[in-house]
Amino acid sequence: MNGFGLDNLPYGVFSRPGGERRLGVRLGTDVVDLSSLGGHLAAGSLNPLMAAGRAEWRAAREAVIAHVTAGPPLIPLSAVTLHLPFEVADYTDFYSSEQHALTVSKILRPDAPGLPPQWKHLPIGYHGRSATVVVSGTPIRRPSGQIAEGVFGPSRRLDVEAEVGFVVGVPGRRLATTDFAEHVFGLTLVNDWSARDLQAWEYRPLGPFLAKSFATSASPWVVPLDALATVPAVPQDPEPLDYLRPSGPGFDLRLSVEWNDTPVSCPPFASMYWTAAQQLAHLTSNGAAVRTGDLYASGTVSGPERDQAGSFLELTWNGAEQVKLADGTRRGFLEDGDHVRIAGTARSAAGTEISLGSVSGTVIP
Ligand SMILES: O=C(O)/C=C/C(=O)CC(=O)CC(=O)O
Ligand SMILES: [Ca+2]
Ligand SMILES: [Mg+2]
Repeated sequence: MNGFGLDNLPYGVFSRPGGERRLGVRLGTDVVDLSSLGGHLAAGSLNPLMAAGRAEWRAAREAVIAHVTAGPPLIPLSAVTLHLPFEVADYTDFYSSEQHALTVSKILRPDAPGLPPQWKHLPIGYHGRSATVVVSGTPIRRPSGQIAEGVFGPSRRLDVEAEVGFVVGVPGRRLATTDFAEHVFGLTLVNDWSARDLQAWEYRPLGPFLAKSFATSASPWVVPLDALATVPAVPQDPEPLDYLRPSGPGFDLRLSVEWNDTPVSCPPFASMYWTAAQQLAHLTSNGAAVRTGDLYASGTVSGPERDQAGSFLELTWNGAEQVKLADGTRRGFLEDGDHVRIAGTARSAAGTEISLGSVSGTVIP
């Protein structure tokens, strides 16, 4: 079942030529149409189910498992178009991989490397642009922008960021870390495309603005949290403030990044410092609201080894150490026509290995 068996069943939204959007789950290389199950499962988007709350999520998953077990018609993936499975409300991006933050500081700020002083006290993040979150497969047009004083033009340092996105179901504010599983419906793979030259020129002191808002790709599959095993989170020192405790669960997810079909890295999500529960608690700690369809991404997932880098900035040390691809060509940053695919696997609640699907995109001029 290539990681898409009964222990997984991620939700997606599909259509057939000329047909309306329908909710489905992925089984192997097929889709199972859920519309005959009625209720929230007959909608053309995940939002109504996500808003309904955890008891409904569990009842829906049981109904889906019974339906899939009964041998429903299977629709080959090749016969459908996959859409973003939910309407993205707000999009937020965190910066919670200690290894990513440390490596990027060495590359971009060699005069003052190291974590910012607040890094271990709060999960740093910024608000992104939901209107340009696109489904996997959408071509990524190279962004233009200011890249230096007096220079406006196409980015020359176009990059990727391999991330995991968490999708909010139930609205709330001032959420505790222990509220996480009541509010977050599931997770999806994210590529936070980043223009490093726009970023370097624009980002101080307010953070990324146009360098990351031109496109953010998401997988067409949302894996419900109920399908996933949890693991202990990374120990934190110093102990965070009360509103960030307990840390909440970690997840044993392993990402892989392919550049023009050449495997270049395997970022380990289990090494993330701040948990998704802490990110949600922090995001709402000032009274800010989250609502159904909010997407918040983990931040670039990078491990300590070069072949665990979640960005090409790290993989190629800002373009200085090019990687050799399978076709013999070398790369520092993305060229027009390049294709990037980020895939993931996870340990399921049943203890098996399941797939998170993939998120891909091709750069166009
Ligand atoms: O450290 C920096 O100057 C820049 C970091 C990033 O661009 C990463 C970012 O967008 C947040 C993340 O994905 O971790
Ligand atoms: Ca990012
Ligand atoms: Mg983005």
